[in-house]
Amino acid sequence: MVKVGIVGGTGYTGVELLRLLAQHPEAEVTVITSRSEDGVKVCDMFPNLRGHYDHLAFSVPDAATLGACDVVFFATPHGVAHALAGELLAAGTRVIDLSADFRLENADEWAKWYGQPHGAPELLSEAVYGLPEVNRERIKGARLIAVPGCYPTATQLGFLPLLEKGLADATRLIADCKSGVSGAGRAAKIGSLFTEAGENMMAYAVKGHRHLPEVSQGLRRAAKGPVGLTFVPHLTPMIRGIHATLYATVADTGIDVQRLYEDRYANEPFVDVMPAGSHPETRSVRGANICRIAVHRPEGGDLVVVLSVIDNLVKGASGQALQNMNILFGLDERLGLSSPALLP
Ligand SMILES: NC(=O)C1=CN([C@@H]2O[C@H](COP(=O)(O)OP(=O)(O)OC[C@H]3O[C@@H](n4cnc5c(N)ncnc54)[C@H](OP(=O)(O)O)[C@@H]3O)[C@@H](O)[C@H]2O)C=CC1
Ligand SMILES: CC(=O)N[C@@H](CCC(=O)OP(=O)(O)O)C(=O)O
Repeated sequence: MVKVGIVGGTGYTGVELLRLLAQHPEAEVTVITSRSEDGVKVCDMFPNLRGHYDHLAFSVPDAATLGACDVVFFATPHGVAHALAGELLAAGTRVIDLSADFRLENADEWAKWYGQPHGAPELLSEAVYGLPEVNRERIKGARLIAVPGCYPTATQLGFLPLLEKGLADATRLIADCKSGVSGAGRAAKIGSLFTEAGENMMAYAVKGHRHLPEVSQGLRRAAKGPVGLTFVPHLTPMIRGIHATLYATVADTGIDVQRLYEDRYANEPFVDVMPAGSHPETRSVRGANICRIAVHRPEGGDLVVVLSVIDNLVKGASGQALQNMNILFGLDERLGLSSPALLP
């Protein structure tokens, strides 16, 4: 059994990890942290988990206790993994970070977008960006994995097939993205109140969202050249879900984009290219570790429109983190991740 620790077990991505790991036959959660709920039993806090973690209680994060785990997930705000990852790696524990702490290669760029100095620049060279559809081989031998953000997962998976083959104008890409409210985390914020977010829709961070450098970094690598991306996120009155509508201009209007996407993701267990003419909706992935993609070529133009849909907490965070753990430990990549989506 893989011994698992979770730092930040009371947040939305932490409890989602618990939900997924409850069905994992080869992993056991041995440590779960929360500073505010120290001593409280997990199943008293989260009744959906009753019958699964009856003896597990939250504890204050402590490097010695966490260092006894085989792997530790950080489901914490930015900066927390910076402070603890080095000590855990030295103890031989693998680290899978769901925050953005190790996603950007450049520490100065991270500091600019996250508004604080990078706390562990010495670890950046060994961090592996945990997008299995791109980095599966590197993930296998990694000690430190940076799990992609939710918008970056949907956006990169949607654009990659076109950019890798040099078929789209990489300097004029548009990502029009919508998120459910759980994407903002569980902490109380005015913008997440039912009265503010319900029956409402709002673009935000239009001048520049912190996921822009992360997505651009991945797309540059795919395109092997400069990238120009306009990325506008929106908050929508859903609990879970990311819906990315992606626009790319193609030079060759004769390419079979449906075939291109089907071939690119043919062997990917968690990317589903929909049949031609389909329209995925966010509820079609709710609770499942799937990125569902539909490709369209509107008549007469040179635009390709890609719809890329994920559950922000599953393929957009905790599911993808678990997918990384499976790859890292040489397990079947689908363990704990094979249940179909909820509907409605
Ligand atoms: N929500 C989403 O859809 C996605 C989130 N992410 C990223 O995953 C991470 C977690 O997000 P989410 O679950 O939404 O966050 P939440 O705000 O819901 O939860 C944060 C958790 O971290 C703990 N925590 C907070 N501060 C510290 C600290 N200084 N030291 C140790 N523990 C701390 C909290 O518990 P306590 O304060 O009791 O210790 C809590 O359990 C974030 O970096 C987020 O950006 C990534 C993809 C998607
Ligand atoms: C709706 C909402 O507020 N979403 C979050 C993104 C959540 C996420 O995935 O971001 P990180 O993992 O990079 O923190 C936001 O826009 O800040």
